[in-house]
Amino acid sequence: MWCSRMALRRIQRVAAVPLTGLTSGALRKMSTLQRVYVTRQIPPEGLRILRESGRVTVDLWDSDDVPVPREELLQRVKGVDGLVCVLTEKIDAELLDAAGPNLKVVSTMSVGFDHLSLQELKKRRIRVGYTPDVLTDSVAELTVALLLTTSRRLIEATHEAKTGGWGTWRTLWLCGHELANSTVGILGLGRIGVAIAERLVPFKVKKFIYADVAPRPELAALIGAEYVSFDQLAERSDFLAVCCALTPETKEICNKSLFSKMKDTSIFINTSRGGVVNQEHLYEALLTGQIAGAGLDVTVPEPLPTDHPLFTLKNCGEWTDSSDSSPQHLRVLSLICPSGLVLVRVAEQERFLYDPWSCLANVISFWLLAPREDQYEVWTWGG
Ligand SMILES: O=C(O)[C@H](O)CO
Repeated sequence: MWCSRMALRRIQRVAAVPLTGLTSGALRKMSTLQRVYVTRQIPPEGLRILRESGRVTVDLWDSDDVPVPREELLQRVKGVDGLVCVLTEKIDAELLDAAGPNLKVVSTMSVGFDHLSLQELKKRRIRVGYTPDVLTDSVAELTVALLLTTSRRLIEATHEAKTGGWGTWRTLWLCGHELANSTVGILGLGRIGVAIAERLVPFKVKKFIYADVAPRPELAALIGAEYVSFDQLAERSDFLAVCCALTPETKEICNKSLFSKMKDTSIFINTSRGGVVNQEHLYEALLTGQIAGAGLDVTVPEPLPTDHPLFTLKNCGEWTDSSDSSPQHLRVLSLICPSGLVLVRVAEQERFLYDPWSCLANVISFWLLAPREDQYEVWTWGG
């Protein structure tokens, strides 16, 4: 995901604070310019602010394609006053020791800060800047995109179309699950979770539920979400979006225990950090059909090796079970009868969304038992 200009401005501000915040007396006393190391080729307007401040010298790892190697980083940070980093750099005790006592501020151009050892930074009284908020819309959009891609099996369908797998129209082939009337669960309700839910409302989601370390009533009220236990979240969600930060408490919180409680029709989406998921357990859950599919924006490591087992699954990004229901198809069933082709549209029957066979049985029983006309619409065609 890309940081916006706003993110850049914010990080520039944060990085500049300890420098510009000095009194003029203190500045006069400075015998040398403060040194800042930037670990990635950040957009030029950010660098310009630092360079044109006249107060710092900037040393830059001048690449966006290759992260600065650890050994190089440990050398480069020696004696710096400020460090601008991104999420590929682990800012831990080793690095802070290598930097030494001059280091006063670390700014990371990221929303997540799990790569920073906050305890070590606090111990050394080093100020920290990060860029919350700036990716909220992007991540929410991406989550919805992943959710629809996975539940609607778009990648698998594209593959089939390209490789000749699309033989003929089949009743339930590549059918997905729809958001309408579903329960969407959010693990970790914050700005991003709310933004996701706001975007899903027009899809007619029936219920939003969330689990977190504690209820978040103000945020929950914005989307009418119900606070539930972690277990209930697993059991009730048709779609489960993981939005929590990676902390020691959330590390691999999505594991066998969670997946085993989820419905076999449910879709798992992770746009937070790969570390919140036990990938082996996820792989098993997908392989065995314990859950229907997973859409992953984040993994451990990133990128995943191309021969990683998750890439062998069709339902990671899409799913394989072609016996699942498609509400669009099931709402309009075709029955051949002597008088021609009859289309029967069953009136609002939410239950049908998830159970194709009861839907079929009900349509037939409607037909045979001549139910009230307001329960269905009939078009006859032919003689
Ligand atoms: O933490 C962040 O800023 C994002 O994950 C970057 O992609």
